[in-house]
Amino acid sequence: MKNLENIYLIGLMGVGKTTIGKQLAKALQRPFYDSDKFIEKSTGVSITTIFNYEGEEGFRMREQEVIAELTSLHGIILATGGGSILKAENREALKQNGFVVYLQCSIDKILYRTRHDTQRPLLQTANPRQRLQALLAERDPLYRECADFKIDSGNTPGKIVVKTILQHYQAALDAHERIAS
Ligand SMILES: Nc1ncnc2c1ncn2[C@@H]1O[C@H](COP(=O)(O)OP(=O)(O)OP(=O)(O)O)[C@@H](O)[C@H]1O
Ligand SMILES: O=C(O)C1=C[C@@H](O)[C@@H](O)[C@H](O)C1
Ligand SMILES: [Mg+2]
Repeated sequence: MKNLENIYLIGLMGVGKTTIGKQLAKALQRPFYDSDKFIEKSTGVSITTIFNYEGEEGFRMREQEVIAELTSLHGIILATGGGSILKAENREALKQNGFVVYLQCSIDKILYRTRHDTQRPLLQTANPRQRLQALLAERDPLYRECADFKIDSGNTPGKIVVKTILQHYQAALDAHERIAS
């Protein structure tokens, strides 16, 4: 049976995975991890630098190792990198080991939230809107494949997003317990 002891946040860049993840961790008094930050800490360089030296493929290999490591932990909240669901191995690890929440947000809102950002290499392009549209078209089915719960995080205040996720998480835990007993 699926293990629900962790909560994993998935979704495109700028949807709020890090922001909401930290708040969930605080509410549940659990450790918070961010796979992007974990990679930066363990390599000592920024994600942008990894993309520059090793390309996206090099970054994806590092990301896969980190997702495997972090999904083996117990009782954590994890904000994943926006593209972590691209690898089937990561999707399986996320689906097996936690309650997966897909944060959804319009492209307009993501563009607004990331307008001053230079640390998201995939958005450093002449047409970030087109890039985000292409990423969403490719990834939306993969996010959906993994998700136990989807929520709009674009037009909803963070506090409400957190509260709603907690309610659905508790309901999933209760259902899980009923099936197990
Ligand atoms: N519910 C919300 N309402 C308003 N602003 C928000 C909300 N959630 C996040 N934000 C803002 O949106 C921006 C992006 O959020 P955040 O960094 O958490 O996204 P992310 O999904 O972790 O992005 P990435 O995948 O690039 O790490 C931040 O400036 C954050 O303050
Ligand atoms: O959407 C993506 O592919 C990415 C999202 C960020 O979280 C980082 O993992 C990196 O910038 C790549
Ligand atoms: Mg983040």
